[in-house]
Amino acid sequence: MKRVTVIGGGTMGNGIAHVCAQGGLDVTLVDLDADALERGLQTIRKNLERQAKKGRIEASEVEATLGRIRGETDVATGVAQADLVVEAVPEKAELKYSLFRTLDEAAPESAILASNTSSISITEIAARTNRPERVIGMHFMNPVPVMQLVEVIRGLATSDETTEAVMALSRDLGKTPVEVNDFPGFVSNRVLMPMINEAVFALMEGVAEPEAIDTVMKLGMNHPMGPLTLADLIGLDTCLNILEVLHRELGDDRYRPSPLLRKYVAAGWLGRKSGRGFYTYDA
Ligand SMILES: CC(=O)CC(=O)SCCNC(=O)CCNC(=O)[C@H](O)C(C)(C)COP(=O)(O)OP(=O)(O)OC[C@H]1O[C@@H](n2cnc3c(N)ncnc32)[C@H](O)[C@@H]1OP(=O)(O)O
Ligand SMILES: NC(=O)C1=CN([C@@H]2O[C@H](COP(=O)(O)OP(=O)(O)OC[C@H]3O[C@@H](n4cnc5c(N)ncnc54)[C@H](OP(=O)(O)O)[C@@H]3O)[C@@H](O)[C@H]2O)C=CC1
Repeated sequence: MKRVTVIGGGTMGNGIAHVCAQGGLDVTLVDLDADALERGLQTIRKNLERQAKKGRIEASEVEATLGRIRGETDVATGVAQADLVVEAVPEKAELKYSLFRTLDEAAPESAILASNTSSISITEIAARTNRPERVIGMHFMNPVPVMQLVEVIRGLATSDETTEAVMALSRDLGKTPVEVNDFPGFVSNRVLMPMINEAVFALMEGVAEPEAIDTVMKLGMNHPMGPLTLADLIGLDTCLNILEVLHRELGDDRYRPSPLLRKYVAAGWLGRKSGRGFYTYDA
């Protein structure tokens, strides 16, 4: 695999492009919005410079890595030469279904189409294409350059060859892939999101202030960051979308999203990416 196209230059897409380019692949980063694309490319530069400043990579690697990434605002053009496409657009099922129809038409027949979805069924996404055996979940964790895990999700029709290719690539990128079956929220968000949601309920019910909730989980459970800080890192819109998938698909009230989470999203308080969530952030 040599050429990877990442669709979506947001929180996850720029991180996926970053690690793929660092792994020596030729990367095309696609975002329909030229400003969003530029922000994504700038974030990659900032994160590479931080890695160089900390001595994690050679200074010369910054420009060399950036040189392997080109930006594109047209999806069909961006995927025309791809061996692998990794989709990282917002967590909305209809958006992903329609995008995968386009990818199926525009990408080479042999290309693997992967989704970075947090919770949406890979089987359902694959069913929108004529190549369900080459559709798979390749779920990176945030922040992508730092986190070890890639959750690899097999849809019902995903072939062994596709799974093996994505597991091998994840290892080549220095990650540890774990294979799981297709089920709402897979393993990661089936377990993580109820904890985050419960923290938001605790805040809503006045059990404690955000800082206290986070400190309890950090110092009491040794989590690297508290659940509300983590929700701000993930994006509150993304958290809400994932909880809605869990609630709808598993049909159990324990996954109902907190009304306070809904209110924050409605207000545009999306966490770090919008400058305000449970906490406030510099631009
Ligand atoms: C929603 C989904 O579908 C799935 C998900 O992704 S859920 C979210 C999963 N992620 C988590 O749970 C993250 C939990 N938090 C953490 O692990 C840590 O708090 C953290 C790694 C994010 C930050 O760690 P920290 O010690 O608090 O901060 P900091 O010292 O600034 O960063 C640690 C290292 O990461 C690096 N880093 C942080 N963000 C980075 C980024 N975006 N790019 C590159 N490097 C980054 C820092 O440079 C630092 O590097 P060194 O160890 O080489 O010095
Ligand atoms: N945030 C996280 O911690 C994690 C998220 N994920 C998953 O990754 C995916 C992306 O999430 P995240 O990066 O947080 O989302 P963001 O909202 O940060 O980024 C999404 C990007 O996709 C762009 N976009 C929207 N529609 C299209 C399109 N049709 N074609 C190309 N680009 C498009 C958006 O542009 P614009 O802003 O202009 O609409 C935006 O730049 C989701 O499925 C999410 O569940 C997985 C792991 C962790």
